[in-house]
Amino acid sequence: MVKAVVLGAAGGIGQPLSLLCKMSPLIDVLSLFDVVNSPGVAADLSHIATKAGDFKGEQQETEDAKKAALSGADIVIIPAGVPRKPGMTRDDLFKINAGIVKDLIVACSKYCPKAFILVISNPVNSTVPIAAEVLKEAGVFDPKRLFGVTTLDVVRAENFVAELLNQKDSSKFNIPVVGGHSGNTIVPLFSQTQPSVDIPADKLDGLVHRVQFGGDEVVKAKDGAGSATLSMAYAGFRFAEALLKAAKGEKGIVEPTFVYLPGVEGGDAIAKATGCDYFAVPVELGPGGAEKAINIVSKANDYEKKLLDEATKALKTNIEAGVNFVKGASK
Ligand SMILES: NC(=O)C1=CN([C@@H]2O[C@H](COP(=O)(O)OP(=O)(O)OC[C@H]3O[C@@H](n4cnc5c(N)ncnc54)[C@H](O)[C@@H]3O)[C@@H](O)[C@H]2O)C=CC1
Ligand SMILES: O=C([O-])CC(=O)C(=O)O
Repeated sequence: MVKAVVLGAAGGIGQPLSLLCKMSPLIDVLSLFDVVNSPGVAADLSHIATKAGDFKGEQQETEDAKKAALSGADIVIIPAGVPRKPGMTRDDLFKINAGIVKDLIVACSKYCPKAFILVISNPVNSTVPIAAEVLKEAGVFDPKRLFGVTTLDVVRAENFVAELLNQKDSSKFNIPVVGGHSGNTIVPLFSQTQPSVDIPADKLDGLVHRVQFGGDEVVKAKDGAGSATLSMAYAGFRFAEALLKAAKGEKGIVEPTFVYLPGVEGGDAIAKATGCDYFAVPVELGPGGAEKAINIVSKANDYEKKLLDEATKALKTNIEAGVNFVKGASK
């Protein structure tokens, strides 16, 4: 019996993500929580007859509602919080989203301390360290079970490469994207693409920039109505599904994700090489969650090493902001 919870279920990402969860044969019970309109979303989805039944939308911001939503959860996916508007960076969201994520993780630490937690809320580079610090303070932190969802960067990289090479099917490309999830902290390692690809030298800078700033394309096109929601729901579900399959025992599943490196096998060497405790790297998933971090960073070519240098500088500041948000508050 697998129980999945979506926190922020009535939002732009939350609704299509909840629909994908409702359609998944890997999920038996789906629980939706938001501070607005989640009973409506739940009622709507309940008319679809699929396996993920027995679910309810909890709305009030009360302890009882959070307890009902989260108790017994195996996987919690969190797209709660505000999205960007044109002219904003993801870091501009910290002021509001840091507190939202902190409160929701406090509830997870009480009601489902062993669940896999997937953080989508931005800025991921800081909200994941916030989540880790909250779980540490509660004495229930398992680094193998906490993930920052960076799959949209992978999805974009795969799709943009397919587009550039005039290939219709992006699913045949496997492109690791490492680092963080904002601007120049996002580092696509095209040299590690499987199967290998030849990217024309005069197109490389533009391609890297497009992956790093792909979110801006959507923010601009939506013109004040938010950021990526549908592609994010797809990406979030792709990662959740991979994790649930691995949890059931399927072998060989590897996905890039933003994790606390010192707590994952193989992560120490990457933390040492990058100077960052949190980093997105390809991770082998298994029944316990993040079983092994794969050190693909050490294989970066000279061009990618420069990108990594820039990424780690910015990432360290973002990580520190997240850690201090929780540690500062508890002093
Ligand atoms: N990791 C990634 O790759 C991506 C992350 N995002 C981020 O995801 C977040 C959500 O984006 P959207 O769905 O477009 O925003 P949205 O505003 O459409 O939806 C957010 C939902 O969160 C709810 N919410 C706010 N406070 C809450 C709380 N305390 N508890 C439960 N629910 C709460 C709101 O009521 C709303 O329904 C943003 O921070 C955005 O930047 C967006 C795209 C990609
Ligand atoms: O750009 C944003 O603010 C939303 C996001 O994280 C993305 O689309 O990658």
